[in-house]
Amino acid sequence: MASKRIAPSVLAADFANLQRDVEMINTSDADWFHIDIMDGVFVPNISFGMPVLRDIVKHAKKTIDVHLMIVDPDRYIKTFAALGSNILTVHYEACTHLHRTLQAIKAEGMKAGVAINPHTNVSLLEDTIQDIDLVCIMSVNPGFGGQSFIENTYEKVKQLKKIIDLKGANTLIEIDGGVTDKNAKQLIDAGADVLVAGSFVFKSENPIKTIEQLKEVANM
Ligand SMILES: O=C(CO)[C@@H](O)[C@H](O)COP(=O)(O)O
Ligand SMILES: [Co+2]
Repeated sequence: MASKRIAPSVLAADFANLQRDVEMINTSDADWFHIDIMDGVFVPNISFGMPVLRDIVKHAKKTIDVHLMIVDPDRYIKTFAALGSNILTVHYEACTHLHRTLQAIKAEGMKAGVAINPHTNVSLLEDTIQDIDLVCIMSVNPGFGGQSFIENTYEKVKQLKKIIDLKGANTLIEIDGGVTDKNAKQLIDAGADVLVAGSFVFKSENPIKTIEQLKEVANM
């Protein structure tokens, strides 16, 4: 079985010490950088944009996993490719022509991800799953770090895993929001491949150790 991945969310980093926190992720057992881009329209919060991502990419030595929480994401696909994104995830709820958007992301040489809000049923991805490299199941309502994990997520992961297997798709399942050492194992057992963790990592006393611990639990 492929090793399970940990993706610390930079949203919870200290932006006045961003290079330090990027280097922390570089030296840790983490696999990806999870980058949350919020526009204040699709979600009720604004995070950071292109200049910050550009400077993160300058120092990051791991996969750049960009989570776009913006309306009409097609406008920025080329921009995020040029900035060095490896995976570009758009929200199902923000795309009128999801299939076309996925094709446009891949045409720019990136992996294509689709995030779904807690209210969005996984069955809505049945017809596109073969074109999706990663499904990001939101286990909180998007917009903020530090929220509590929604318990119904385990069931959604199991349902999505069934769809992926049934269709013979090669899609990773990522979980985003409220991930801790308390729910990590159960998420992996349900079928998750990638765990995003923001507050749990950055608010801990020793983020490197916390990442190591999460990675260990996920691969037990
Ligand atoms: O996309 C989002 C929030 O909208 C996430 O990536 C959060 O940044 C995860 O933070 P924690 O819930 O782990 O603190
Ligand atoms: Co995210």
